Amino acid sequence: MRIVVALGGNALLKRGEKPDASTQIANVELAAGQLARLAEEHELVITHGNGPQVGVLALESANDERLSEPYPFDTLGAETQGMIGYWLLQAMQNALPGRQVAAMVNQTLVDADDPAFKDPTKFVGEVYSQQEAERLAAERGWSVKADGQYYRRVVGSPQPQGVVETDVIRTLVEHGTVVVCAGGGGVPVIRTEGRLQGVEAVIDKDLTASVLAQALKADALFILTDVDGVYKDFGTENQEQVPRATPASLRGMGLPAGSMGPKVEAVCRFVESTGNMAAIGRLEDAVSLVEGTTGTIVRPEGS
Ligand SMILES: Nc1ncnc2c1ncn2[C@@H]1O[C@H](COP(=O)(O)OP(=O)(O)O)[C@@H](O)[C@H]1O
Ligand SMILES: NC(=O)OP(=O)(O)O
Repeated sequence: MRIVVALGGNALLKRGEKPDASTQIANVELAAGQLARLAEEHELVITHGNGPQVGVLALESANDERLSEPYPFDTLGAETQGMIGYWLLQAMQNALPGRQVAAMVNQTLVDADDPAFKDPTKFVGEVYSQQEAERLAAERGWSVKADGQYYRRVVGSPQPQGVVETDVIRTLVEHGTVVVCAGGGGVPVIRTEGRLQGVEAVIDKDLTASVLAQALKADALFILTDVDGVYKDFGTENQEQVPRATPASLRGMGLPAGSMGPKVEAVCRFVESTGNMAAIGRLEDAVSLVEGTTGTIVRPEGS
């Protein structure tokens, strides 16, 4: 099978952990152990999140008095692809001796008129109290929004339309290379009169993974996170894991933007467009998702 996986931010940095490189490298090594088991049997493309990491780099850049302006988010996104891509590259090479592994910086096309530029929703960086967030917003011109009981910086998150380097990724996968790509949803770019140009945004990595999986004609899209699937009545004493779903049944659940919402939308788009299966589940269950014995398995109506 050809499988595209989207590795959740929680796999790189668990809630409450400091974003030290050593912590993230240790987490990436654990993730690589699971992903290597998938890669032993299947063609594998790995995408990953960058929300916490791009926030750290944005803060560093904003605090650097030598700069006349902070680095823009397309450049910061590319920095996170290099950093996390390096960690994953090394961990996968160590876990799969003899197998070719590549990590790529790459770009995702978005529409310059996407309304998301005017209504930022993508959480980046750490959490703040409301007072601290409002101070930072006033001082630095940030947009901030409530994330649960805390506040976080938000940036625009336009819809991914296509990964610019899809043909390169396909060639590598067809030759048996495990490819780490489209990190942080890909560096957001627009094409104007044939020329690519970066834009200030952070794309949702689950939605980009879906676009890429469709373009690569993947047999499956796996969204790997820290919960063992989608839950009905999540967070209540009646919560119940959904083992099997169709795009229509998932869409009917009205899941929250910013966490489970984009994951569900990503799998629905993939299943509707390809007729193939998708799954949302825990990283630790990656191998059993193939058999459909764990996670929420999503298939077209009637299959
Ligand atoms: N209905 C739901 N079922 C399962 N998880 C949910 C649901 N609604 C919200 N969540 C939350 O979504 C989280 C996963 O989303 P997110 O934190 O964005 O993942 P990641 O960083 O791994 O991409 C879970 O840890 C859980 O707290
Ligand atoms: N870019 C992105 O979706 O990152 P997270 O998954 O870390 O939020």
